[in-house]
Amino acid sequence: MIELAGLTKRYGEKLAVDGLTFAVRPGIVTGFLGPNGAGKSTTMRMILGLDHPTAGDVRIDGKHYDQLADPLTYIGALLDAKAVHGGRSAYNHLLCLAQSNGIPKHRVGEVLETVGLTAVARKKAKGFSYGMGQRLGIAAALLGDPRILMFDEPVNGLDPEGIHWIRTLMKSLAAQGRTVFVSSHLMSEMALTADHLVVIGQGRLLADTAMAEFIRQNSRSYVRIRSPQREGLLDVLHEAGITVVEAGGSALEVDGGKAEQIGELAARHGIVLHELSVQQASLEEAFMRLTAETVEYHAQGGPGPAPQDWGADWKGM
Ligand SMILES: Nc1ncnc2c1ncn2[C@@H]1O[C@H](COP(=O)(O)OP(=O)(O)OP(=O)(O)O)[C@@H](O)[C@H]1O
Repeated sequence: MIELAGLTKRYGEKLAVDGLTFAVRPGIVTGFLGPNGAGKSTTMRMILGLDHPTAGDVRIDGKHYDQLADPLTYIGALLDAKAVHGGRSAYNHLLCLAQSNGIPKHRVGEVLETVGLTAVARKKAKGFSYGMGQRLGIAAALLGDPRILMFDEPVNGLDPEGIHWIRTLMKSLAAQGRTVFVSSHLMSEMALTADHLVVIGQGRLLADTAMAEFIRQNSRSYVRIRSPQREGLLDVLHEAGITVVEAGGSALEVDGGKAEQIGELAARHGIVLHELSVQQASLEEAFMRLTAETVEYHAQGGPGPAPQDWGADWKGM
């Protein structure tokens, strides 16, 4: 378990992490989400004792990182896959790590096997592709057989096969009862991987919730309708007590899954429909709305959808 209590980091004027309090629990994959610059890497660096908090506290199984006797056997991390001595072979890189951390030599062969690098184990790491570098970084994280694993943006720059492999690996590590904490700025990727979500923006906690709950609250479904007899249709729907919202162009929207009811009403009143489709708002959209106010660097064209209809659950968290 990783526990953060009021964790804060200031770089000069910049408050990179602002009073974060949450726990990362074993047996599940916890996704750590936030837009670029939200403070995810800084938080992870503080968990590993690589940066000192300005205020607050972070503990790994009740201890500070520097109090752990053999840290790699408690927590393994992939922070920067490029942090490898390129002149060394994958095998020698892992062997050096094992020897300097009191980890038995046989673990080197085991983790190379796990990440699928056995065939290239004697090749120099500088000739590795980006994906192979990521796998080597993950092998290093697994070396001490730790109960806690932390990955910073592990799927960045990977091809679909690599992404699928990492997703499966994280789930299996969690299924073994380990604590798995993984950062990303992609909601769509996390929706497929994580059981629990911690969302931050500008260093502050925005949400700490089960993925199923996030999906339940945010995967709004609605019916999109277009008709050349728009006014007639509006009257019919109004009479039936169905609330309609004007969408862009000539389209109308109705919340919930009322497509059959609307189709039958239109038929009964002889109203022609050009479209009657059930739509699902994406989780990516929900994530962007949640974090829109806190995004630091906007692309041209504005910050995207303004935060709206967020329930009280999201505010003041
Ligand atoms: N060493 C540093 N000195 C000054 N400012 C820093 C330093 N490290 C991070 N920051 C600032 O702190 C904020 C949080 O950065 P951080 O890298 O933790 O965000 P992130 O969520 O990991 O972003 P990304 O998804 O882009 O990696 C940013 O505004 C960043 O510019």
